Parts: sequence; structure tokens; C-alpha cells
Amino acid sequence: MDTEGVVSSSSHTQTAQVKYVQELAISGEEPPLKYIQKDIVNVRRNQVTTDDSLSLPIIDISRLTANASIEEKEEEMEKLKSALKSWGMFQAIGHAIPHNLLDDMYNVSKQFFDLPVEEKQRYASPKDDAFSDIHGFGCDSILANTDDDQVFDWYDYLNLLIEPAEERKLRYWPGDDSPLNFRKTLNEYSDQARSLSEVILKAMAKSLGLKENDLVNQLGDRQIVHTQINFYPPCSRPDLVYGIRPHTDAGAITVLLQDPEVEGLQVHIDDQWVSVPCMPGALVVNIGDQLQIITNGIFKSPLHRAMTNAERTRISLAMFYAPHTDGEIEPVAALIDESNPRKYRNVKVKDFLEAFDQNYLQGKRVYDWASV
Ligand SMILES: O=C(O)CCC(=O)C(=O)O
Ligand SMILES: [Fe+2]
Repeated sequence: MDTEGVVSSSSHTQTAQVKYVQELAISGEEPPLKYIQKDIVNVRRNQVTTDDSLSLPIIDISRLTANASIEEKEEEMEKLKSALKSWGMFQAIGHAIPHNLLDDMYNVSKQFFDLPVEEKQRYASPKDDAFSDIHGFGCDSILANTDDDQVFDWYDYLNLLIEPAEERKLRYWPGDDSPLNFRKTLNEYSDQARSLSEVILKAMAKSLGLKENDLVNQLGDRQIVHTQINFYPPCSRPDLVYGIRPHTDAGAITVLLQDPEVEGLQVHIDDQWVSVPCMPGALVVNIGDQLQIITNGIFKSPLHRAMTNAERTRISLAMFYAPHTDGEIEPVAALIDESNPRKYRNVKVKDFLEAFDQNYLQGKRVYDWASV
């Protein structure tokens, strides 16, 4: 057994010492020790709930837009607010993104991971990138800040910075020839998902009694948009590994295109893990830590995780929206009052992300670090 999860190869890229999970999965053998999570043996704490009354809220975005009646808007905004206060996550239906674009995005993502490893390695992540600054194709084992005790998650990824457009690192972007139309599809999808994120941020602001643009403005005009396409091959022991360990997202808001058929996402609420069902055509939206800070803790950045299974590969595509790393964030003044005193201090985004990286690897949450 390869206990390090890493083999030597004479690859022509900088990432010579990597074994991708996709390759490990081919043998069908038990996962290497390096992937066995220490906390997962605590079966009771890890089990997913059987309580049917706990199901992720569904928000109809069409009821939040100009075409909806005032009553519809108010009703849906209340639902949105309550979903974000308790779950921090919801399924978005009735959004304007055509379903065939979602299918196309899923298909080009799948086609990318179907390419031979040597071809994907042309876009491989450099080994020395910090966790929150990874670009390109990779897997856990290439993170520079993983030490010997670091347990790896059972997934490979493609991580691409989309905005600001002038900061794109196109050398990590698969071309439009292989997979066919990859860039075109990603550009179309990211444009539409960006508009959706703004519709949602505006509705969130209004639901909190703020002006429509108050949250959008917090992200600034140089907001960071990046995508992470996650590829989870089957694992012969899904009870021992995480696809992605329990974590919160660092940014402001995340829009997730889930696999249309294979479940795996779970969210933590009321001390229980709840499965997020596949809803073809829907997008899963969640708050990240920075919006929890900006909303002075009113909206919750939910703990979530991705599980694998023994039979089927699962793919998901997350779009993360966050303030630029040059900026600073703090709770919106109008959300601080006697009943909800200021919870977080003013923090530089750069410092926040550094703290996020350290906390992530230790399985801790970062909001404590930002507390007043
Ligand atoms: O695969 C999923 O459903 C979740 C992915 C995720 O949480 C992430 O990329 O941050
Ligand atoms: Fe996440």
C-alpha cells in the first residue's frame, strides 16, 4: 500500500510528486492511510440525520426580481432571510440561467477530468501556492502547507480565477479545443452566475432593511470570482474518507452547481448533518465567512462537507464571490445595535485569508479569530 498517497514520477511539470485521487481510485483498493480521516470513526457524530423535517430551504429567485408582485417579493425575501439566518444555505430555483447551460457546464467539466492525466497536468497547480491562492488542476497532496500529519481529501480539482479579468492566469485554463468549448462555456456560465449572485445579494440586503446595493458594494468593483470544479472518484471505503472535509467557505457567497445525479453535499445544522438532495436545474447557494462578518453574524456561514460513495464519480462546480484581497471588511454599521452588538472587528482580507488557511487545516472556524 502506498501510505504516503504520493508516488514519484518523471512528470514534465513542476508537480512531479503527485498522485491524483482519480488514479488512486482506479485500483479500487482501500484508500491509502494518508486519506483516512481521524474524526470520521466517530460514527454517531458523523451520521447523516434521518429527520425528514430537516430539509434545505428552496428559494424561488423569480419571485425576488422585478417581474414579481410586491407580495411575492416580500414573502420570498422573508423566506430568504430566515433560510440564511438558520441554514446559511438554500437551493435556488427559478433563476434565469438556462438549464442547458448548466448541463453544458457540467459536461465540459466532466470532459476535462476524463482527459488523460498527462494532459490535465499541463494545467497543474504549482506546489508552493497557499491554500486560498491555488490555481489550476490539483489534489490535496500538492499543497505546500500540508505537513506530515495532514490528512488528504478524496478529490481532484480545477481551480480558476475568473475575475478581475486582468488577473486571470490563462495558463491554467484548458483551451477551447480540449475539452471542446471549455472556455466559452465557462465564460457564459460565469457571467450568468455572477448576475445571479448579484440578484441574491440585493435581495439579502433588502431583507435586512439595507439599501439594495449595500452588500454588493461591500464586495467592491474588483471583486474576486473564482471557480473550483471538484471531482470525487468512487472510493471503496467512503466511510473512512471525506470528499471535502467539514469546512465553511471563505468568501461572501458561493453558487454551487451540484452533480445532477450523485448526492454528496451535506450541511450541518442543529448539530446534525443533513444531505442536500440533487435537484437538476437548481443551484445551491451558501454564505461564506466574509459575509457572516459583513452581516455582523446575522447570516450564517454554514459548515458543510462533501462525501464520496463506492460506486459513482461525483462532480460539482463552485463559484466563489469575495471582496478583493487588497480590501478590508467589517460589519455593516446599520446591522450593529444594542440587540446585536458588534461581533467582528475590521479585518484586512489578506490577513483574514491567511487565518482562514491556518484554521482550515486545523479544522477550526475563522470567525473566532475575527471576533471583537
Ligand atoms: O461538492 C460539493 O458539493 C461541495 C463543494 C464545496 O463545498 C466547495 O468546493 O467548497
Ligand atoms: Fe464549500
